[in-house]
Amino acid sequence: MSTKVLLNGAGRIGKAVLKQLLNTDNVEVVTINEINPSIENIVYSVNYDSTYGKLDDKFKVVDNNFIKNQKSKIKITNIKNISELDLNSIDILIDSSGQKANIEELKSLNVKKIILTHPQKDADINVILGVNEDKLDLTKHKIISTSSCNATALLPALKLIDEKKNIVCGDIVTIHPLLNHQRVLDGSFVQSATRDVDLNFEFGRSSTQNIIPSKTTTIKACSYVLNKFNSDLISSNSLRVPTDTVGAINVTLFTKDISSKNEITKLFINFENNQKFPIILNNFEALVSSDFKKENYTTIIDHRFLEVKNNMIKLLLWYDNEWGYASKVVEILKLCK
Ligand SMILES: NC(=O)c1ccc[n+]([C@@H]2O[C@H](COP(=O)([O-])OP(=O)(O)OC[C@H]3O[C@@H](n4cnc5c(N)ncnc54)[C@H](O)[C@@H]3O)[C@@H](O)[C@H]2O)c1
Repeated sequence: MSTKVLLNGAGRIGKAVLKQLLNTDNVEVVTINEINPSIENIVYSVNYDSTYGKLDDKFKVVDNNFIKNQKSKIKITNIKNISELDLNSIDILIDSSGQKANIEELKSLNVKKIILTHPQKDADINVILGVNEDKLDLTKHKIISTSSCNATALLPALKLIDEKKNIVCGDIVTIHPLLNHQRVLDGSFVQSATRDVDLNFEFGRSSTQNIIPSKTTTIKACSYVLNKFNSDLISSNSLRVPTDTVGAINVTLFTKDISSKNEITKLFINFENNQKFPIILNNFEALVSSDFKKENYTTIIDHRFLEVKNNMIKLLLWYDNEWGYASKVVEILKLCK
């Protein structure tokens, strides 16, 4: 029997998850709930996408509140409050609305599992593949956060190095594409209590004309998964850049034990050769960010820039913050079936 899914919020992440679920066996997206009141606009934005291109099997609106293509028929609802969703017959609710719901309210919902596509300290578990999926206990965990795109990319690499070399401190800089809460041209400041965006004058500046420095919640998100990796151990900041998708993280680590470049290279190659999910990919080619677009691997180690000096290790990681991250949401959903 197929697992029935309700997708709450069809923005950048919701649509990337939807498109991957449409090609996942034994999973049926039954309902999309979206506060966008125009079903025609929802269908249009699913069919056509500036980043990932157009759908071959396009949807159209049928029976007033459904969208249908050759393979799927999905009900569209337009409910603001998550606790008012019709969850009858739904197994898994994916919340990709970016809204921070009350955890107690979520726990009371009549559905088997709730997947949150943002870090959430109070969730039953925050899961990053390659780090703690073995801790997922379907008998106990109902509210499952799939963490953030940055933490999903970073933590598998940190864990791997820490297990062998014992990280004593470090620093990361995320070089992150545009997000929908930024401004196209200069406008008023941006603040979002629901999306972990602190009062921020810089995000009020034109996202296409600037490299915008900001804080990042990456390390906080890592700490919800493995407590050792917190802001006492690793400092962080972010540079928001005018590209549509694919992020990079510049990582500097100091370890207790001294390494050689060869040793660290082998560590990542060995992980790639033995992994269960598409997590680590080793790149040795002269590639640029758009070459990693629509890539499912989410910790792409760029060996051109791997440096090891004494007890310092320097890495450059790549990841598609939308598609790659969404592929992990789908893998975690499959573990929940
Ligand atoms: N974009 C990324 O790179 C990325 C990566 C990983 C995780 N995330 C997280 O995923 C979440 C969504 O991010 P996004 O970039 O897709 O944002 P987005 O703004 O593109 O999409 C959010 C969608 O949710 C809808 N929405 C808002 N409130 C709603 C409500 N109450 N009920 C139903 N729908 C509602 C909006 O209309 C919009 O279509 C955020 O929590 C974000 O932090 C984003």
